[in-house]
Amino acid sequence: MFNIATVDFQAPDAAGQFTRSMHETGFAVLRNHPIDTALIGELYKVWAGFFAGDDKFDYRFDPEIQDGYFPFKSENAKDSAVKDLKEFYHVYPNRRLPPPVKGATDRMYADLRTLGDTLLGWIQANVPAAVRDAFFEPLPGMMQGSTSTLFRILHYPPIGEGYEPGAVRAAAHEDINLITLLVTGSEPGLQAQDTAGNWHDVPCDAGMIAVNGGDMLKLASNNYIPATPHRVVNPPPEHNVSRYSMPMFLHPRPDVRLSADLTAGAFLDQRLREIGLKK
Ligand SMILES: O=C(O)CCC(=O)C(=O)O
Ligand SMILES: [Fe+2]
Repeated sequence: MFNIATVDFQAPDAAGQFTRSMHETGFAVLRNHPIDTALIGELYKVWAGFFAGDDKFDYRFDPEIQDGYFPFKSENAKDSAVKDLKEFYHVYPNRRLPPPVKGATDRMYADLRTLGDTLLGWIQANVPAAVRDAFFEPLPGMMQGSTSTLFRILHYPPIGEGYEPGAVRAAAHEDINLITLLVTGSEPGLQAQDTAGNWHDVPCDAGMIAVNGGDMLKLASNNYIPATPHRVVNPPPEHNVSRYSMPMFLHPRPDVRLSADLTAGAFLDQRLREIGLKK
């Protein structure tokens, strides 16, 4: 049974339910959470304006720092030959942000960071003792002083004429980081894969936050929390509209030890080369 739990953030046993769903499926969905829904709406509005304009080309990404605007078809999933049908912007603390989006984006970054620390604390407290004892440091501690956490604003345009056969909005992939907090997309399309290879829609009612585990947490937890493959499918022809989504990828400090012989920094470097974002 692949059942992604929708967890009421305020429920007394929310931490336990959340951790169980993360263990069993690699995903959990939060409702009744502390992220301001008005702020979510405002972000979609200001970022839609950014992607629709031409100023975005003044913010082209810096290959070393990886901040800024990544034009349409910059990234491919690991082992995928075709580029994803998306454009996106990478937000890091104290890096470039266009003035019209800056206020709302900075606020959301801070709020998601706080929520992320809470969720890592929930996992820390609810995994079996043997898993917890194998962490090189407590999960929330891994985030302390980290400036590596990445907030990505994604725009998937309507599917145009003559796109490459096989190209999808986001091909199947695993996330690299500890956990990802995904403010629900403006449209459906996100799917998660179970261990038998079947795809399941991730619940995405407006205002919900989907959380999934990445490769770093899988490594640190000795596979207790899986890094479940997920993808974003193309829209049906009768509803070919833009989709926006906003994942926050929680990255620890680069010096954090994930396993006896691998730090977070070394691991990230290796993965960025594989997905074509770093030479
Ligand atoms: O757009 C989405 O809903 C998911 C995006 C995603 O999985 C990613 O950017 O890693
Ligand atoms: Fe992802």
